[in-house]
Amino acid sequence: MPFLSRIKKEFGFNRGTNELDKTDRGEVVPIATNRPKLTVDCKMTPSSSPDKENELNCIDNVAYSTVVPKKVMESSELHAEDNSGRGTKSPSSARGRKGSDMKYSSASPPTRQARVPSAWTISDRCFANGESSSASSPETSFADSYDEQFELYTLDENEASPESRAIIDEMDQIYQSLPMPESYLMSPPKKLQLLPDIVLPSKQTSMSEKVTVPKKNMDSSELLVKQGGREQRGGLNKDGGVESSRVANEPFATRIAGAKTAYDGPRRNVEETFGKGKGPNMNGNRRNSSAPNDSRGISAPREWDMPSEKDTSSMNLTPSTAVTTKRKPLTVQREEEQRNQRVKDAKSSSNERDGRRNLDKRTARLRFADAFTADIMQHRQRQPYLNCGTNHSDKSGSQIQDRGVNGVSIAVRKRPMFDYELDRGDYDVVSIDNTTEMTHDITTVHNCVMHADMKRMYMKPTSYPVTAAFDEHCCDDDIYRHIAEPLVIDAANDGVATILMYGQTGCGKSHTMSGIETRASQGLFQAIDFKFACKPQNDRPMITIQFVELCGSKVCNDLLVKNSGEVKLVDAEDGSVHLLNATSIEVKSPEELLGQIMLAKGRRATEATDMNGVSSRSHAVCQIEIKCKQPGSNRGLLTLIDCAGSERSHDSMYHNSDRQKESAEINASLYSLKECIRARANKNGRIPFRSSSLTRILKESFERDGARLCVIACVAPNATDTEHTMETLKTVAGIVGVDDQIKEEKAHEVSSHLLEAKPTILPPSGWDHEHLKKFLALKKMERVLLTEKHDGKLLMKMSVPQMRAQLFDDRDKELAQKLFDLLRKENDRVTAIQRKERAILKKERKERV
Ligand SMILES: Nc1ncnc2c1ncn2[C@@H]1O[C@H](COP(=O)(O)OP(=O)(O)OP(=O)(O)O)[C@@H](O)[C@H]1O
Repeated sequence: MPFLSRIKKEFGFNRGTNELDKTDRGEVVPIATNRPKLTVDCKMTPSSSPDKENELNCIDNVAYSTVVPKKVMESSELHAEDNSGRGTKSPSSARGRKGSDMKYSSASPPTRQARVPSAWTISDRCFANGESSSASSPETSFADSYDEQFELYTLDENEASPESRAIIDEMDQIYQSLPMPESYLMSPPKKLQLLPDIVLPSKQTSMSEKVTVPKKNMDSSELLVKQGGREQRGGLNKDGGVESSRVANEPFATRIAGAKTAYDGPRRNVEETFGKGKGPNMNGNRRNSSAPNDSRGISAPREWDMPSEKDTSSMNLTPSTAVTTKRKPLTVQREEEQRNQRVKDAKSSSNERDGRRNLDKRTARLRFADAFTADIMQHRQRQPYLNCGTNHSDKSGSQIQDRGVNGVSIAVRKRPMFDYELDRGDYDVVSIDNTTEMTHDITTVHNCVMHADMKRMYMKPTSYPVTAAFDEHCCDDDIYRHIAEPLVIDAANDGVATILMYGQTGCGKSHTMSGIETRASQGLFQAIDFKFACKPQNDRPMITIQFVELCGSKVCNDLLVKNSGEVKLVDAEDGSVHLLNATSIEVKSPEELLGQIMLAKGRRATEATDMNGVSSRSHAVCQIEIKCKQPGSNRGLLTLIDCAGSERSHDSMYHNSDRQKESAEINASLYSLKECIRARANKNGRIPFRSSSLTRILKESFERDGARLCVIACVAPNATDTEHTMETLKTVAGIVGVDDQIKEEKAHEVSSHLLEAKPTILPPSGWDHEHLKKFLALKKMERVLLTEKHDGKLLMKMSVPQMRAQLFDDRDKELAQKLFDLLRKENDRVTAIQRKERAILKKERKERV
């Protein structure tokens, strides 16, 4: 049998023989075994002698040739995938001795220069490259010259003939006798680096489990041992999988274990494995030599082709290769995971019938919305004046402010539900009762909670007392008339008045403040006009405005003038705190005042958050000073503060670190504000106003006698924000020291049969006698003569003359007409609400189905 055919049969060549044939040089037969650690590079001398002799020649030459462990053979191995038709060459030429014969033999171990490629490291390769530069043309990169040296072929060890085994054994012996290259031993970096944990996105690497590169620097063997006790040398076999170059107890592994090869980060590892800038293109294919190269014609790993999904499905990457995937920051990964989980939870809600899935409470609230809303409706049915929309229309403004404690009052404004909230199945869990004749109003939050079994539900209503509460039907006029107007009049009369918006982001602080600003501009000038109506024009006070924003804990920016310098807070001699460098503009008309306010607000720092597209990320402080010209008179001061929205950890969960820091600072300043107002309201000694810039600015408001301060807490009604609403209400109740009056009602079970509960608010025709009596008392219709038989249904059937005759002893026509109208109006209101609720329920049910 001809020699080449014999080799082919013996060593199981499945390719490459063509190249051998083609080259017809008859000099190099590269042979690899499927013990991938051994790559035998044979050199044969052309001979016409019998096959046996040829084979012996081959063995002889192999003995002089090289054993190439997988580590240094990856790239060349990959080249084997490329049937480019290039011939194989002697490994010796890789070291710049192209065409020369072997320089060392088993009898004489190689010198440093004659080191076998099996022991080559990066530096050896570079060394070889350097050497080769003298012999090869400068254009010939190391990569190219090296790649051309080897073609690898696999041989099944079990199929190998005794001769083949002899070759392998001999190669092993040669291999073991070779010295460890100095450069290899010296390879650990002098300086150890801490590495970040690397979690590989499974999509890109198709690894079944995450590979985490420990932060600690490890030597490579340590790292490899960690990965299942086998040495993983980071190479890709022709199938794209990782080839284990040698089991741990094999000679090379022993050497590696001894060598202190530091694992200097995945990139370094890749570079050490394949040569700087060299590496597989992840498809297991030979790198295209025309690929972009660095100065030595070697492309950096980041330039390697990324595997297609199909290719990666069978790929098992080690950390060294996996590093080539671009890693997202951990915060971003976490964000994505949490978001995906929430989306998944929401989506799966319709699929899971038994409800035994662990859900976060917000998701659970939406999922069991029908049952919860039915329960809340029942509650409201028992107390028909909740959210009824009177909003103190029967009271004068000062009546509400007089309820305050030591000049501090707390108002709550509930905003309406937004369409997008209704669309996602959210519902109203805040009930306002502002009809009582008590010194405070009640805001009830219906906390919808799941039992631990995630099947049963319970409701835990909590009631918060506040100076005044306004439901979703209130308008800006109501707020101004009852809350702001008395304070504006106070300021016009040389008092110090402060209105402060507080609450969760996106709950309507800026909206409410805008309404107040518009009306206050008018109101202030009206009050001054009124005060100085009979006085000479020259006596009129000078009205100036300053508008600054407080960002974070220290920064204070002027908003009236663009790009003016930073504003400093300085203590003035009279004890007040002045805004140094802040522009002060005199205004002479309400329009001018409002114009300046609008201008300044336009320059305020806002940012889009999950809760609000234009969330204010600073406290806006507008100070309107009323300076009287008469000597000895106090200055009047109206301060309008729109605080930045407070955020709970959930809201800031998706923020970057800057935003989280900013949120923390906002919350800290709001906390110190609360402490100061609380101290002012309770008159309990020192007011810690120095704890933040916000409280420093408000020093006069805290300390001046007769100063009045009103905190308007804005709350969102939706179930998703229950915790935040409760937190806001608890805080404001604490400010005026009524937090001990917060009433947590006993929790009660919510049964699913409530799903079919009737709409809650009853029209007058459904009222019983008691209900009717309460209504008439509320509307101040005490003169109506009611007997036990009178109920809503009966009254709704009466005409005005009948009412005159039956319900009023003096047959008062006006009152009878008023009662008639009131009942019709209430009927219209309730039917409108019922219609709306029915539409919402219908929509929600439809969506759930
Ligand atoms: N009572 C209300 N009636 C109608 N719309 C309202 C009401 N309150 C708030 N909104 C709307 O809600 C959105 C958010 O309100 P706003 O910007 O006032 O919230 P915010 O509390 O100031 O938020 P942030 O603290 O993030 O600045 C706005 O589009 C606003 O018009």
